[in-house]
Amino acid sequence: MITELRSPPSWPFLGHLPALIRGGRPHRVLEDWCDRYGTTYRLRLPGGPAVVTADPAIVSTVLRGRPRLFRRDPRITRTIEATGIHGVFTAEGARWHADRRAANRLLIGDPQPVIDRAVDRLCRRWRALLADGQRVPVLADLTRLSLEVTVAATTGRDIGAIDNPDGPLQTLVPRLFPAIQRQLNTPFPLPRDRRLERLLRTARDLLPSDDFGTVLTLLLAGQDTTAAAAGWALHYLAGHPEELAAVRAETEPANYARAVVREALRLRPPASLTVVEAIEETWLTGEDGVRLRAVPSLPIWVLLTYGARRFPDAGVFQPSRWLTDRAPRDAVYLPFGGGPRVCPGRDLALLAAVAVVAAVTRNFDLRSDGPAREKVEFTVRPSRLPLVISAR
Ligand code: HEM
Repeated sequence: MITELRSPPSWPFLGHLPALIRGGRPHRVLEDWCDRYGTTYRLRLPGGPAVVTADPAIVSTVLRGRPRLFRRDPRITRTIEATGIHGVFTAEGARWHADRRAANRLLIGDPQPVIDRAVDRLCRRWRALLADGQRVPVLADLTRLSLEVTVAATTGRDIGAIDNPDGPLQTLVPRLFPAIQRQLNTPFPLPRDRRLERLLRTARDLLPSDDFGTVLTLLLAGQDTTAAAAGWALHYLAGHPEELAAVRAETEPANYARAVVREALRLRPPASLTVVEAIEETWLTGEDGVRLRAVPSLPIWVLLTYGARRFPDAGVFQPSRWLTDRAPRDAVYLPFGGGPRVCPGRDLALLAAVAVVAAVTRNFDLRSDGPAREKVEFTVRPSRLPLVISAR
């Protein structure tokens, strides 16, 4: 029974909401509570109760049971669709099957040529900025690189986002997630964002396609996440000269650069949580014997990457761990999710982030300039990436 689950101390009326939004890092709070209250526990929120789980057996049952037995939390779906985006991320049932096939079709080609072109443009732009005595806006440029790559890989169009920061798609996509997050943080409907609606109309004209919703979803889902993965990887390398040297020392294939990206994803997963509910009553059994009655309108917050804490020397940046097979067996570590709704862009994201790491470390020196911070805007990304790039 849900009432038998443990629950962290909470406030009257607002329940756990203040603890979750204070500090702006709810995923870390949820993981800390797993350490203290067990891998399946209960939350009290203004909209009603919710269950949080990182139990490997429950996580696996839920992820494998989508979309047949579990659907995305309707509140999240409604909020995203209210901005005008109807795509594979919010689809369920038969529509999900059709949208997912469309997404897979769009991602079928070999993205390496467009990745190489984009990474080449990035390096040329950074060299020009440095020659001009300017500071490199690392995160903003990685974000535009991810957008440029995803648009080119999925539609064949070259929007030149790296060299043209003010294009309509470059302006639109970064505004969408903050708008969705603002709405998710408030229990009442916010006024319509007319500027966002205008930008969406422009995007529709720019990307004419029967699958517009799915194309836009891919751009949204791919942009911040891939930029964050590449950005954190560079950030960790800046603080670990011996790892930087190991990346530089390797010749093709870029195995070490790939291990660096995977390790950055372990320490700073851009998407560590998915929220679902059962379509009809389903019993879930955890590895520790917890029995949970999942019913419609009970949100289940599935922690995808809690297992990152169970690796040996979990807090240490240690890319070489990915070159051996030392992942602990009980680790739920799914930075790209799992089951039928696993991230369809995972190969593209990894290829792009690895290409960035290999080229940037070859061409530039990296220096860390203070602590980095995370912020949550639907995905988790660096709010500040204090990385100083200089010519080599
Ligand atoms: C490092 C980069 C990325 C990370 C960490 C990431 C992570 C994830 C995760 C955890 C999910 C599953 C969410 C759930 O279970 O509901 C997901 C779904 C999804 N991702 Fe990614 N992603 C990344 C890059 C990309 C890229 C580049 C694209 C597109 C080109 C993309 C498109 C999608 C889509 C469309 C879904 C929804 C799939 C569905 O519901 O069937 N992602 N991603």
